[in-house]
Amino acid sequence: MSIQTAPAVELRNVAVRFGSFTAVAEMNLEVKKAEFVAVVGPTGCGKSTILNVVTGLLKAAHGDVEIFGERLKGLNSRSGYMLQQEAILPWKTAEDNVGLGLVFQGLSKDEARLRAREWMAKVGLKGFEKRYPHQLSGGQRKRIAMAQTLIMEPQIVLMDEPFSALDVHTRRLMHRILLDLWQADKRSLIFITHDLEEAIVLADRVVVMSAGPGSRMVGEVEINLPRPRDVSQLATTDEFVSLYRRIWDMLGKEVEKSYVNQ
Ligand SMILES: Nc1ncnc2c1ncn2[C@@H]1O[C@H](COP(=O)(O)OP(=O)(O)OP(=O)(O)O)[C@@H](O)[C@H]1O
Repeated sequence: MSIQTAPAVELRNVAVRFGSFTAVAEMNLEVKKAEFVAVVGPTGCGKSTILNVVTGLLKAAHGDVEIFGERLKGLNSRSGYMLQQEAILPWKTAEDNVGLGLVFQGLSKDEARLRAREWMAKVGLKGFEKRYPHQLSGGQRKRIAMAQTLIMEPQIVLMDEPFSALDVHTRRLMHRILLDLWQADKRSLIFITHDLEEAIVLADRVVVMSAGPGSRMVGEVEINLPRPRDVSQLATTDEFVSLYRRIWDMLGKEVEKSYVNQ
């Protein structure tokens, strides 16, 4: 398969072990170019572990990890990672936090600042460039973290429960901002969440993982809801409810198992 047509990410029969503990036994996952995939699963099933495999931070004990058709060796330079806890430096202004990765890459501070200002506007934070993190709300800090990841223009964006700490209204706002940015400049995106509603609202496809240990993919459902999506209305539609039921049918069983295992 050529690099043009190969999936952005392909995991085949991937297992991950920590010593004698098999966290993930047999994971399959394919993410196409420009596709938005959400991964859901019970707590501790290995969702973050899978993202770490895609970044190259963790090595699979067996199985294949391919990025745009090439076997991943070492760190994945095409991926950008946004974590649940923001990597924001308290002594730097918002714009300098956003431009941090560019400075590490060798851009001058002034050039990085210029680019950072463009990204601050894209995430709706024009006018907040000189604020320090403690002068921003939780939602605004998330927008900084999102700009910090996207300014690097990774071909594969990895998000690990990025909005889980936010209240429901701010979360919805973040969904809108994320979908607008993704729609404008489609990149491959893997989004980890516990929240099935969030997964359906955002993604093209929802992948369900089984309860751990030894987890695997138990199913996937295409989310054929039209785009652009109205995140405030979507969850009340019949189509949404029917997708929710279908996925919960698989996920609910795994969540039950994880309670028993704990
Ligand atoms: N570095 C590590 N050493 C040992 N065990 C680990 C390590 N990292 C993760 N694990 C274990 O691997 C399993 C999967 O962890 P992981 O964090 O990937 O789950 P998760 O699905 O992301 O969990 P959550 O939904 O609670 O965030 C868990 O049982 C966890 O305790």
